[in-house]
Amino acid sequence: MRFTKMEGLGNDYVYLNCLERTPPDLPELARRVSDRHFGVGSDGLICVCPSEQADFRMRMFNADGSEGEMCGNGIRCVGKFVYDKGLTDKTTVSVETKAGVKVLELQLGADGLVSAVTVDMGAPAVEKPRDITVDGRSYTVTPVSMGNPHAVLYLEGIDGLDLPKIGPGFEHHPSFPNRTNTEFVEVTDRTHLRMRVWERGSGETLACGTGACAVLAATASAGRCERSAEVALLGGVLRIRWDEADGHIYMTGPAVTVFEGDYPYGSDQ
Ligand SMILES: N[C@@H](CCC[C@H](N)C(=O)O)C(=O)O
Repeated sequence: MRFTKMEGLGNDYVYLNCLERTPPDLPELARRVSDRHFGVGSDGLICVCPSEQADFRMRMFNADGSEGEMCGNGIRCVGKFVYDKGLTDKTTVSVETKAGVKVLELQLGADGLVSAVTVDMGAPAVEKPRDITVDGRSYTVTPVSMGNPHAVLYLEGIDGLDLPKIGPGFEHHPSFPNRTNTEFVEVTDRTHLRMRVWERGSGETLACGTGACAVLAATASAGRCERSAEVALLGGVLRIRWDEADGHIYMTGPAVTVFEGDYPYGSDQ
């Protein structure tokens, strides 16, 4: 099975061309390839599939095999994957996801390959902040849907947080029946935010595109930042803009191919 390893701000996935053939048991494949010791090593698996509603369809699986509705860093890499491999010659590409059809604007580098992508991430749904208790401590979280679930919370000293210890308590909290991605945020100033993320199904990752959009939406809704800001994650910076006219969030960031390879899979399934 031919695969491409790609990353957006260090949020890395194994990408498969499933336009003609899809391997069996994608959740099991996702668990196997994601393993950083016994597999390729990634935050999950992304399949590029045919679509009846859009140019392509993206299916994304977390490292634990669960299927996510949407992946912001992943969909930028899907744009690079389809353009750089000659699967399309368009620089405006539509991609069907479980959170609806998203439109990508591809930016080309001097080598003629995709270097960065802006994605229309659609309209966020920001809920009222609520208090929840995790491991005996009370936190105020703002639930936000970007098609997938997020819980945004503000803390000083996010660098010192032990996310593997506290993250699972948020992910599996009873107030999030579908589990949740959790963003731990510091507001630097009105146009600069910092965050770390504990992702549903993958644990701490270096970046989360839908998470950065959720953070901007929650923080701007609370009047604590502008509608356009830079969000700094462990793996780098995303530019996020919440358009006043259409209510959609636009995310801009890099997309990088790391390497290609072959993974033995199929005959033992
Ligand atoms: N890293 C992604 C989000 C991946 C899916 C998420 N873990 C979920 O289960 O919702 C991003 O860049 O948005």
